[in-house]
Amino acid sequence: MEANKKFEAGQTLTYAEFPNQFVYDRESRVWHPRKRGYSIGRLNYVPPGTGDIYYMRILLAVQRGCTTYEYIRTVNGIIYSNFQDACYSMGLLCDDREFIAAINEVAELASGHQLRKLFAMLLISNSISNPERVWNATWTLLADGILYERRKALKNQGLNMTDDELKNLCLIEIEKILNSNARSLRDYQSMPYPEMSHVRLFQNKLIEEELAYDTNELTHTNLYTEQKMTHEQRLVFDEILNAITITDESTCNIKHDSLKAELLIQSSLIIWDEAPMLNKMCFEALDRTLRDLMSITDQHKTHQPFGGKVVVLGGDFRQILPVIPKGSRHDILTSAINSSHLWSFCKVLKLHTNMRLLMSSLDQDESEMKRFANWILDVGNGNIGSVVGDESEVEIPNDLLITTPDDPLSHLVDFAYPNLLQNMSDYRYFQSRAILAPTLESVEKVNDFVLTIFPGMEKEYLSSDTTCQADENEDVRQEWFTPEFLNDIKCSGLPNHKLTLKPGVAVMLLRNIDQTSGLCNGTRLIVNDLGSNVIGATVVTGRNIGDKVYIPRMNLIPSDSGLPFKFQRRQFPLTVCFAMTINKSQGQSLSHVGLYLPKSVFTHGQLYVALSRVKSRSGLRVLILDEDGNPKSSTTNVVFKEVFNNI
Ligand SMILES: Nc1ncnc2c1ncn2[C@@H]1O[C@H](COP(=O)(O)OP(=O)(O)OP(=O)(O)O)[C@@H](O)[C@H]1O
Repeated sequence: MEANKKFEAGQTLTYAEFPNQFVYDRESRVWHPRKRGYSIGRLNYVPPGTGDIYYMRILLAVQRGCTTYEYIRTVNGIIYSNFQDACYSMGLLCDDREFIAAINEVAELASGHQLRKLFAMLLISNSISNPERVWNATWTLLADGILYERRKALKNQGLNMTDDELKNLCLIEIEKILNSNARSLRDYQSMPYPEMSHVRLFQNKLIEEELAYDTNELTHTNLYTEQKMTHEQRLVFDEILNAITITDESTCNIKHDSLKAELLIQSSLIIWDEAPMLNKMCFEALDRTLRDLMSITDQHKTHQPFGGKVVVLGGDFRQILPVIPKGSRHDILTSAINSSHLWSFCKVLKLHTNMRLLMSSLDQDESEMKRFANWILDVGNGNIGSVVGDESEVEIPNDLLITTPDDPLSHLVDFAYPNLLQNMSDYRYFQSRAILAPTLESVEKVNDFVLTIFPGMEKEYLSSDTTCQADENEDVRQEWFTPEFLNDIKCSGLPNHKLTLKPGVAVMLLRNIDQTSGLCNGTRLIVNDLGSNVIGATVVTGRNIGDKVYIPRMNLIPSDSGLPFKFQRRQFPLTVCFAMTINKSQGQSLSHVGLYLPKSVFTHGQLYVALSRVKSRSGLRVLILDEDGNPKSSTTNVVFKEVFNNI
């Protein structure tokens, strides 16, 4: 701390970084700027439960240029009276207080309905350790608007309610939101369950929603899309419809103890898109579940694949196959759906026309479009380039390339997001544009780059990372997991420890948080409010475009971090998404795609998926870099051809 007062260089360093640039002179017992050599700083392990020293250690890992103990506990100009409070204000602790604060923060901006959704989101993500305490502290806010709605519904402006009545109605509203996400207040032991007797009894909300068709609108859409169907699409459509036989049982209200089971039992058709991307075990699990469930209604169904349901598996085997961490080609191929014992029951129906290109080519040269579509197919089939094993080197046509040697990444960004600053307030602008890259590292590089050119004040959100006590592995010791170690963990589907945002930036949800409100893994949003405990954002993709939502921090446990222990990160389930991984883009149709390849793709189908997201050739640009960072014109394509053998 004394050296930080004396030397300017120390003011940008954390406690652990300090020995990188300073050396300790034992004789004079002072630190001097380092002239040569390198040393790694390390903070000793301090177990939680040691009190203030534990919190001070957490702060020392992030606070820079500390000159006094007081400085260590100063955050955003506020001097906290103890290290624990300073940690909490930086988001470095997991504590239910932040959820109470989040609900209070949103109460200033949003309706009671939005607050109840926020509370349900927190319950669904299992982020609150004591839900009842949060409920007791916030129920008056959560019940906002309920009395008003009730007075309106009963046409009685003089209506009054006791606190218990209000609480009951508020809990019923929360229960409805939970039910539509296949959850219930009964799943949270400490939470009170509402008295339902005097309100219309709940049906299964999942089934209600599935059956809540707007018949007029559907008839209209159906007529319109049926007319537009190609001959091939019509054959597939008829085949599927003819396979569905609706029986009496399928409409019976079969009692079972779970809402999802009931929905499955009653459904006639299950459509599972992007099927080749999932591990065959997912389908085998569904098969077993359906056989088991359907045998309740008919014993014979236990012997039928998927319990006799019609299951449509959509997908393209040229696209990305299951992701098996550190898996070999053999592991990937044997985990694909066409290696499953269920595959022999499947009937393959093929569609050959690239409708994505065809539909927007009406005002373009048709032969040019067909040439482009065939080139993409050749990439997908692994039929072009100099093939060596699974890999080939594919030459990208010149007009699709970014070749400018000077700052090529900014040219790619300009192509995908032209006039970004003028368009940033138009959320439709972000809907069908993306930069795609093969790895998280390259995606992060592009996002950081775009964030720096984006105007506005940055706000940094730090996560609180802990190991999961319940999953302790005897072979690993707690003291290995210093906060810095946990903070450094980066893995797919998990937000980083440090999330930097600005108002107006495009972000993507990394979790399903409320599927009925269209808040799913992959939904894109534009950030509006950067609060202390919540982030307000507008939905820009999916069926809830334009909706304003409030997102709290959540406890996120990566299912596959590749680490021999489980850990939990409490962070906003968001990532900046001007750029996204190619894997994440599968299934999307985009008008402008910038493909960034500082390193080549590494697995089957990635190049094909990236090239086939566009609606027109003119909507695609590719930037391939050599080892020295200079643009080049060819790149690696990976195709595991055996996957096509039995389709
Ligand atoms: N018959 C049709 N008439 C008009 N547009 C169509 C027709 N069929 C498909 N499209 C359009 O083509 C685009 C691609 O369709 P869709 O996303 O269903 O393809 P997909 O096979 O799932 O693609 P992928 O798996 O590569 O993501 C969409 O914009 C869709 O609206």
